[in-house]
Amino acid sequence: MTAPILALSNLHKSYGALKVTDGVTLEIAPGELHAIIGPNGAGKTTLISEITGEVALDAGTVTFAGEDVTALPVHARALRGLTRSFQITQVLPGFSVLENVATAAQAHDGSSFRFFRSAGAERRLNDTAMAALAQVGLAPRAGTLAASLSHGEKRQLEIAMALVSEPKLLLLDEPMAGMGREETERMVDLLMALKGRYPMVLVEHDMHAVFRLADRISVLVYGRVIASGSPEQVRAEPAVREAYLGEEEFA
Ligand SMILES: Nc1ncnc2c1ncn2[C@@H]1O[C@H](COP(=O)(O)OP(=O)(O)OP(=O)(O)O)[C@@H](O)[C@H]1O
Repeated sequence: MTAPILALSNLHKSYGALKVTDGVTLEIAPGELHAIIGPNGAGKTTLISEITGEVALDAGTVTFAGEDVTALPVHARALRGLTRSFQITQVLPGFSVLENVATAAQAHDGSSFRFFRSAGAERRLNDTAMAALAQVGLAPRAGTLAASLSHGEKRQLEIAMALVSEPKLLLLDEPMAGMGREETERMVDLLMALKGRYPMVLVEHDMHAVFRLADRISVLVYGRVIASGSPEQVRAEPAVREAYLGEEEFA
């Protein structure tokens, strides 16, 4: 078997008496789109934050691209290509779509504090930004102010900003949240197009989207993985049906 891009081993985290992560062990294969689903409060967002380093673990190890990153801070993990998108919105509303992505590319380049940049360097940043915008279908909106984008387009922009950081793994926390049917469809198409090129961990409540996109699904309930496998395996798992009792996707 190929080495996993991400391996979580026996993660534990409690807030007082509340165990939000209770012995989570999970491997993400290179190129895989792995969805994490579970009822509200199951600990999905906390798990993503443990992977990025925003939440410190009580116990367990996070291994990324073969390296134990458990003790590394957020920025050191980000520099290695562990990239989170969504819920941390860094879009600057008063800047154009292109400027937002170019700024993200520049920050990744580490040249944010350089006063004088050559025209060549500027062009390279813009080219990188335009390529990312093309990947997410926002190239025609490059000159538009970010503030005037629709909700769905802002989410697309955030993906473009994540892409210029040269991710080795994309962590997506509820990218479809607050979207209508049409916007959700567009996001599914976008993630489908990125699938295989970037391994992804996707936390999402929209089950139609999850079941269309995921190679594998893990189900988190009270901080524990109660099932993990292909969409078909997970759908057939009695414990999952029980956790989602009454919800149409598992009826
Ligand atoms: N910093 C914190 N201090 C105390 N409790 C916390 C903290 N962060 C999260 N929790 C609790 O941990 C549990 C898991 O929260 P988390 O946001 O990870 O769940 P989730 O599965 O992402 O939920 P949702 O699907 O509603 O977004 C919740 O009960 C939440 O109230």
